[in-house]
Amino acid sequence: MKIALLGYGKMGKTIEEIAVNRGHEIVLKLEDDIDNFELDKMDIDVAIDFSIPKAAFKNITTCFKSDIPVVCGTTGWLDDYEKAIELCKKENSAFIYASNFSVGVNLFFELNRKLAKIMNGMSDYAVEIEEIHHTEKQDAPSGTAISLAQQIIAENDQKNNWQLDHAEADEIPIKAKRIENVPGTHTVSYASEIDTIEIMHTAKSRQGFALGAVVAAEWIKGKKGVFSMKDVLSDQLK
Ligand SMILES: NC(=O)C1=CN([C@@H]2O[C@H](COP(=O)(O)OP(=O)(O)OC[C@H]3O[C@@H](n4cnc5c(N)ncnc54)[C@H](O)[C@@H]3O)[C@@H](O)[C@H]2O)C=CC1
Ligand SMILES: O=C(O)C1=N[C@H](C(=O)O)C[C@H](O)C1
Repeated sequence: MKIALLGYGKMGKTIEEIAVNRGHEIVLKLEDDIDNFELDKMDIDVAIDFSIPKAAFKNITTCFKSDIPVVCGTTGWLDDYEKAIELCKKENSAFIYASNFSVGVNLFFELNRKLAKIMNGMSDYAVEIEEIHHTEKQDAPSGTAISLAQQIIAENDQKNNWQLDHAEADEIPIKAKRIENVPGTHTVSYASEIDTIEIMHTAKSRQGFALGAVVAAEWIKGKKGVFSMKDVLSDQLK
């Protein structure tokens, strides 16, 4: 498969290593404005975007216009997500966004949903999310923490929003910490006066995120439509 890497930083480089090991070819490594490239004239099967929040929407929609399927892991651009979906459908292209491509985090999401269902109505327990990432991260809270909050909100009758740091009674507080070299740690806790129930996912490296993105790229090639990691992992997440 011929892959365009939109963003060639920490994730782009890790994806390259895994993709090449799986027999794919990297035909573009983008580090600046996508307008400088004539995608129509290039032979690209799938684009994988791990760039920066400011660039993601333009990168993604430029690919849709050239009928190139996109796997996007960039976080911090979701105010434009619905517009991107509309454009994908209009151009009859293909798209997967995931706040986190690792299989482990997608299993953790399932656990989070189940725990949220159990804890709904347990008014003695206060829910909180904490995320820890490296100091170069541009956005806070992390996309994964936002996904965790949305999954809890879908199950919890008392919560209808999330807030960075200090939250109102109907909101879930998300604490974001930045510590050098941490690839990504997420904790969901329910604390009462008596005890605390906690679930945690700790990434030991970027390998899981990158492998998941390459597997998603292999999966989406030749498809049309808007998909999620749940579709890609449907066999594992039954
Ligand atoms: N969904 C997931 O599983 C994961 C998502 N991420 C997200 O992926 C993104 C990238 O993360 P890292 O690689 O750690 O960041 P990074 O800062 O190491 O790399 C970003 C790269 O984007 C490049 N860039 C700047 N402007 C660009 C443009 N207009 N078009 C294309 N590229 C451009 C920069 O030169 C840089 O090389 C972040 O938003 C991060 O939150 C990171 C890890 C996992
Ligand atoms: O910026 C990162 O590094 C990561 N970003 C993603 C997020 O915002 O959730 C996923 C992962 O935790 C690493």
